[in-house]
Amino acid sequence: MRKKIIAGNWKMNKTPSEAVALVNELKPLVANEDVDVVFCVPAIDIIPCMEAAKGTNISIGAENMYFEESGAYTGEIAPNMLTDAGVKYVIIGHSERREYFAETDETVNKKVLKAFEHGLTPIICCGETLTQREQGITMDWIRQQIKIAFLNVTADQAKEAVIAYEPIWAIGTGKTATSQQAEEVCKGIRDCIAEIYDSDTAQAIRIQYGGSVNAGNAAELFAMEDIDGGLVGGASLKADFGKIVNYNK
Ligand SMILES: O=C(CO)COP(=O)(O)O
Repeated sequence: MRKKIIAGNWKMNKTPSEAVALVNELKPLVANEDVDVVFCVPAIDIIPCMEAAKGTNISIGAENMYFEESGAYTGEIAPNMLTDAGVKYVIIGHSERREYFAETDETVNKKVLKAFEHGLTPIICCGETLTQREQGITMDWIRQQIKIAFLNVTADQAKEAVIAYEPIWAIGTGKTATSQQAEEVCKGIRDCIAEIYDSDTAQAIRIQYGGSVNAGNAAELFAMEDIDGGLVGGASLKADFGKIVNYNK
């Protein structure tokens, strides 16, 4: 049985002092030992949030990292900077990074390989646009994203990875995918992993759904066979995130 993983993606929100205040507000609300709880926060907030989350069930994660060890890459964050700060999870390939910051399937693959090299667990994002869905090429598109992201990743590494299926048309729009739509794609992703590796790996990997997850739809989504939790944007910045984490109570 796969343990659920529910991660907040704070995106570009919360100053360090606001971030500490939010961790302190949420920590009594997100105590659920049945779930891996992750707050992925802006780089500048990682260390103060790590301190504030000490002794709780909350893992503090990153929203991005670069694929080189160090060097002349102004503004970037190296993987060893994250591990030195105690980070375990890092979001890679979010659609907003693909849209605004020239992230590609190829750079996602480089970052995934580098993350594993440093013992980090990547949360690898994929998802289609509304046009691609309307054209009926959703799975073609996502299978391509998955196959490139996992190039040269071993089966043992893949078993530890997390994939986040986030239909772009559902991100920040309030238009959540139906649980049937989300399950269909997450099952398709799991089938793709089985093709790349084997059924054991496909059954072990955890697949989240993201895109307007809220306290009202989390339980139905997370009950689906191939959905192992969520990657939550806007709702993770509010006390309601506790209801999402405690979806099973
Ligand atoms: O992008 C997302 C999480 O990574 C989803 O954001 P929303 O939950 O605000 O739709």
